[in-house]
Amino acid sequence: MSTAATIDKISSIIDQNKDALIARLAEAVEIPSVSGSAKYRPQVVEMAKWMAKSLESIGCENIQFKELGNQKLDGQDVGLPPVVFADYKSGGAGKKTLLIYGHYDVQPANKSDGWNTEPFKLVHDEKTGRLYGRGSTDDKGPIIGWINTIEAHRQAGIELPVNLKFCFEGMEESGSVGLDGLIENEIKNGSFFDGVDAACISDNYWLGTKKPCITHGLRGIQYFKLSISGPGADLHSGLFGGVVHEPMSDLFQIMSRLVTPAGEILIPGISDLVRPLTDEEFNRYQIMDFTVKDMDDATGSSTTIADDKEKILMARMRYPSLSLHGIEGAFSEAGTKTVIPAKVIGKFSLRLVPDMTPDKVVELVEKYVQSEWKKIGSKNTLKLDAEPGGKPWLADPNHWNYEAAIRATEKIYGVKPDLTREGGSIPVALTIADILGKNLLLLPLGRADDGAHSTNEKIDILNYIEGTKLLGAYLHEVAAATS
Ligand SMILES: NCC(=O)N[C@@H](Cc1c[nH]cn1)C(=O)O
Ligand SMILES: [Zn+2]
Ligand SMILES: [Zn+2]
Repeated sequence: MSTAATIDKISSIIDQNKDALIARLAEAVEIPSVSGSAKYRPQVVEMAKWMAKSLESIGCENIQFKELGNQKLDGQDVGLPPVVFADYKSGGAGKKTLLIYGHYDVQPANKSDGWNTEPFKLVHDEKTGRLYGRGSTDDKGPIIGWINTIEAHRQAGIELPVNLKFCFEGMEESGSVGLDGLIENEIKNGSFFDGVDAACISDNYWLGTKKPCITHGLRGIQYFKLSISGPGADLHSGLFGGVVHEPMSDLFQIMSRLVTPAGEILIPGISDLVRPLTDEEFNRYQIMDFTVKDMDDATGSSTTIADDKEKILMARMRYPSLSLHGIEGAFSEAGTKTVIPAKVIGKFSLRLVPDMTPDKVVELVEKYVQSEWKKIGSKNTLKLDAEPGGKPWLADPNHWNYEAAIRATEKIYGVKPDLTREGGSIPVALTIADILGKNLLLLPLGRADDGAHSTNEKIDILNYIEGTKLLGAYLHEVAAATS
């Protein structure tokens, strides 16, 4: 059978399976595998077991739970969720082997954050054809896409044209703790990753809502927790306001000196680390199929700092950013409690681009925060903690891996995909590319307006189903491009 006919056959089975594939995603969304909170750790482990069972049901072998030890979280000593390894061995000699990475953990979600539906229940909106639920697009939908496509191959009696090695982690949303060490150890001891020819990750989004893309770069991340404490307990502001240095006022001072409302990072030395822009790179932003409206649709507002396409794209893809995320310990409920919080922890992170490294960024941020703290002259105590960082990643798209993904996208969606860089971070990307030394490709399923990490996260049924077909088509195009 020709590659095109095979892809058509698999695609029609995926269409027939649609309801069952939605039910499979619903099962996964119901497990609240939130990695960032100790209270949900048992559910993250339950999700690892769900993944293992699903991989077994489609014929995967050598399924292993790789334990990573413990971590301190929310003041408790908790076990890290296992990394799930599995092989899908396809018969026949000379086939390429692809490493597929994804994550089965999710960001936190509470209905009270502003969700219209229960976040851990997949809700099918018949009118819009959307599936709402935490993890639907980040990253449960995409990783289940791999399971769906293998199942369709087995039902069609068509052998997979490549071998697959799966690596699914449960800590991606919390800094991928332990994963780099595990991969390095595996490589040193020569086992699971032997024979990998290239890698693919499906864990990012189209630039807009209509046109698919293929991604060859990611920003890195360095997350900080800045704690300021003073009074022995929360105080009455009527009795102690104006009397003591207030941790929250101190924190606001420091946080407001990190970044301007126009997004300019105020930490000296950061911009010197950014690789200069070339004419050739600028041209890539000019030809990207993208409008300011696409960004407005994705944010649900007209709040972009820049008003032209290239500046918006570069802000997302090739420049660093600093975001303020929240304050632990601050009064945040309804009402007018007149408290002076005794201890507050400000959370902020920087997205890193070539040639920034987490170590250098930590050094610059520490130096700057300490010097600003001295200027404030508070008697409170400041402590700055840096979380494990993730480096940026940039790949050469002139490779059969990209050629195959472009062809597969053309087959399924009928358009040539844009070649993009993503503003988000997947800490393991650089490890796969550098330590494994293999070409890595990002093949997104979801759209820009999916609301990953946000309230009302969704995946369109079209993206889930066509995306499942795309993953299958990609495997066949890899075989065609390398034979
Ligand atoms: N889909 C990838 C993703 O969302 N990655 C996270 C990674 C992260 C979260 N906290 C620390 N790293 C991201 O925010 O980019
Ligand atoms: Zn993700
Ligand atoms: Zn995420």
